[in-house]
Amino acid sequence: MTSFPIPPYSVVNRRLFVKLPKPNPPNSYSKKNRAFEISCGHSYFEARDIKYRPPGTQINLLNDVSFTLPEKSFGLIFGRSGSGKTTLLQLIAGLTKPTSGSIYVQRYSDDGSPTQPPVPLSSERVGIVFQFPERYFVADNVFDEITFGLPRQKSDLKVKELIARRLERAITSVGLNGIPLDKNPNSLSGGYKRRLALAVQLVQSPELLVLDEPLAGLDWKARADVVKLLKNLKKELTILVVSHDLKELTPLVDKSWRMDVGGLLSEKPLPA
Ligand SMILES: Nc1ncnc2c1ncn2[C@@H]1O[C@H](COP(=O)(O)OP(=O)(O)OP(=O)(O)O)[C@@H](O)[C@H]1O
Repeated sequence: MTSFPIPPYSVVNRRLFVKLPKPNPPNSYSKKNRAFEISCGHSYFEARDIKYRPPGTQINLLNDVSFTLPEKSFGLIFGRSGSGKTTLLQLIAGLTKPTSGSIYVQRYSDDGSPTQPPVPLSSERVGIVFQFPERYFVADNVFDEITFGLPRQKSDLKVKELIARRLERAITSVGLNGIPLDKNPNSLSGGYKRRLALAVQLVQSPELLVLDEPLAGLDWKARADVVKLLKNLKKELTILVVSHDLKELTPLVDKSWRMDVGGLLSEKPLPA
């Protein structure tokens, strides 16, 4: 895990993120330069030539990172510890700005040509689940944990309905039905805590979900459950995972990359 300072998790987790870099001017776009795309519907999220040098340091953690991930597909980034994988996820989620390069959304027509100028990837479209997310639970019951980042004026009927709808959808998609909403999150099993952490993000309706080591610290049963859950979520949204657990995740993976020391990313298909 990275050690550089980020805003308190209670804020980060609810995606009240820092502002994103400005997009390149539309006429600077060229398909030849395309580096990193994630599609959503007919939209593509694209980033290219990302470099990142932490403030006050002399060496780039990430160097010209580029890749493309089609919509509703599952991308996996693996590689040596300390190579910069977590840092890349944080950039994609908008928690910190790249030193150079850009991440944005692009729409393409069926023949592969861009249909409109690219727009910056808004952090509101991205949900991030950190490694060991349960360490950052902030509420003392499941309902408050999931709805923490939703509008607070619960007396408003429309807001109440919105919260109820989103809550039900999030709970259903992670299989938390049957868990009392007044239960303390810390009393859940390891696997259910992970489900809850996913629900916290899903309630915000992200289009891209990024997860850092989603299986870490779980027993075999909970790991299998999370893999199954991710497989289902892939039908609804695009998923990008950083993990060392290649064997268990391989059946889900559509595209994979290896991050090498020096922050260099290259596409590496996994053996079937
Ligand atoms: N602001 C910073 N200043 C100095 N070094 C940093 C900063 N941010 C991250 N690092 C270092 O950069 C390296 C990359 O960290 P990162 O957590 O992204 O790697 P990782 O590939 O995810 O590692 P792991 O697989 O162990 O989680 C680490 O050695 C980390 O300590």
